Amino acid sequence: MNAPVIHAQSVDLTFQTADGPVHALKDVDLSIKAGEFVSFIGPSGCGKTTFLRTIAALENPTSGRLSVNGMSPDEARRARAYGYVFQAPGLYPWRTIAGNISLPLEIMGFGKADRTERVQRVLELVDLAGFGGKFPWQLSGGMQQRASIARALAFDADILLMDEPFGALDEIVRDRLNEALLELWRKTGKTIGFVTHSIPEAVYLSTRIVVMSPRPGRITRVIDSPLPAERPLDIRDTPEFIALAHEVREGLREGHGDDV
Ligand SMILES: Nc1ncnc2c1ncn2[C@@H]1O[C@H](COP(=O)(O)OP(=O)(O)OP(=O)(O)O)[C@@H](O)[C@H]1O
Repeated sequence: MNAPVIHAQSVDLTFQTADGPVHALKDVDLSIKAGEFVSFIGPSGCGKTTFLRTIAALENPTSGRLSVNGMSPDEARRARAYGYVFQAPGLYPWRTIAGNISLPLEIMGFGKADRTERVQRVLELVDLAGFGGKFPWQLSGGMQQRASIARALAFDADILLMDEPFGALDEIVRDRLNEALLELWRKTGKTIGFVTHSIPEAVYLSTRIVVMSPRPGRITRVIDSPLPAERPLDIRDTPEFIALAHEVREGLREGHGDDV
């Protein structure tokens, strides 16, 4: 009970490039427990995406240890331990929304009846019931991103890794999706790792906020949120929220003032 779902110990990653080595992650230590909502925030190039990709076995650490559900990231990938949501929805235009959500399930060998039931369930979870037969271009950007979240949820992994999923959306849509994601997290109890550039988004969503700084990319602060799980949008006007946002901003300044 309460064993970490994601456990990083002294994770280092250096990319070898034509211009010389890029030290993307340095001494990253972090434990994430089941059911936590952990956001990664920091200026461009601090290694947020690289760390998420390392958890997802899309990059390999140069040194250090990393486990996901007690397995190596590669074993966890094969065990389908997580769903991954990219910044762009990445839906195939020639497939319907239901067809897009179903695609990974087809590749994984789920039967037709099971696929139909799962697609329906996740469409409801992201509030897109009734849109399964539409094509991506018939949906707004926010709805497309919800469809891509549904696709990541369809095989029911306990972990959801999200790389700036709402970065390209306008603020009103982003607010609505933030509310919807929080609701989904409360309903499903999933463990979520979430990359963002936005202080209010990180503060609104997270149970813990990991502040990172660049050159080399490292964790400079880990902040526990005192906010309750139930968070209406207007919680952002409360003194607790404002104080937490201030603490995150201080953490960002401390790490790398001028870039934030
Ligand atoms: N495949 C790669 N090869 C070489 N360098 C890379 C590669 N991927 C990332 N980097 C470098 O590693 C560093 C960390 O990049 P990363 O994308 O993780 O940062 P980030 O914090 O997610 O930035 P952003 O907020 O702009 O997405 C950057 O200096 C980046 O240029």
